Amino acid sequence: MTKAFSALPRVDTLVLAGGNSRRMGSDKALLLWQGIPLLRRVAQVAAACTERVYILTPWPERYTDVVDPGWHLWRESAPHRGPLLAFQEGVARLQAEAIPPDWVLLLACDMPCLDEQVLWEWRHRLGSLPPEMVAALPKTQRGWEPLCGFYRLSQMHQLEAFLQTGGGSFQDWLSGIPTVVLPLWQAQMLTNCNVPADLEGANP
Ligand SMILES: Nc1nc2c(ncn2[C@@H]2O[C@H](COP(=O)(O)OP(=O)(O)OP(=O)(O)O)[C@@H](O)[C@H]2O)c(=O)[nH]1
Ligand SMILES: [Mg+2]
Repeated sequence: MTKAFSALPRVDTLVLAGGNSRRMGSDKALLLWQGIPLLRRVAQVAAACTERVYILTPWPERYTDVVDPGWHLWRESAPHRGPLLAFQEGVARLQAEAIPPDWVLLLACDMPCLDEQVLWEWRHRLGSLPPEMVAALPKTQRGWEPLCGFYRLSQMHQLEAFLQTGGGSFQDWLSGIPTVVLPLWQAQMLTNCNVPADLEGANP
């Protein structure tokens, strides 16, 4: 797909790759899906529909062989804090970039069925959202899908405020902020691989 970004809000991707893969039993970022390491698969899709790709992980040296030269591997300041605090760190680092994005696409590293066309379609919706809208995410029966959606960088003081009051989960935070639901045509796209059987059953 041709990139035609100029008229759209700027979007960079943050991929979280610092989980323990406890249920999987080995680092799932490196597990092969259709011959491609999961982390690479996710970053490839992201690179096709956002300006820049950042991967946040406490162990970047593990992934140097699976990332493209144009992607950025960021070393996380502390391991094992969970996705919300990892996101907070990623947001702070994006805000400190020379050209911060308008929106962050936040992705887990274990989602092989991500659909570039869907992400692209979602991205096109961002420009018409009211300025107070903080996040744009798909929602399922399980609730918000926080690791497959968009967050407005200029509103991330609302994450700081939530964390300062002792909040700790994405679902709790999202229940208190303006978030728009993104349409999900195929729930399969959100498949994330937590145990070995998930990887075997994941089809595009
Ligand atoms: N950078 C970073 N990413 C994290 C952290 N905790 C979880 N993640 C990522 O968040 C996403 C969703 O996490 P899970 O699917 O629960 O993965 P996990 O924590 O490795 O799996 P389990 O150990 O089995 O719970 C994955 O992409 C993880 O790599 C963290 O502390 N730092
Ligand atoms: Mg998962």
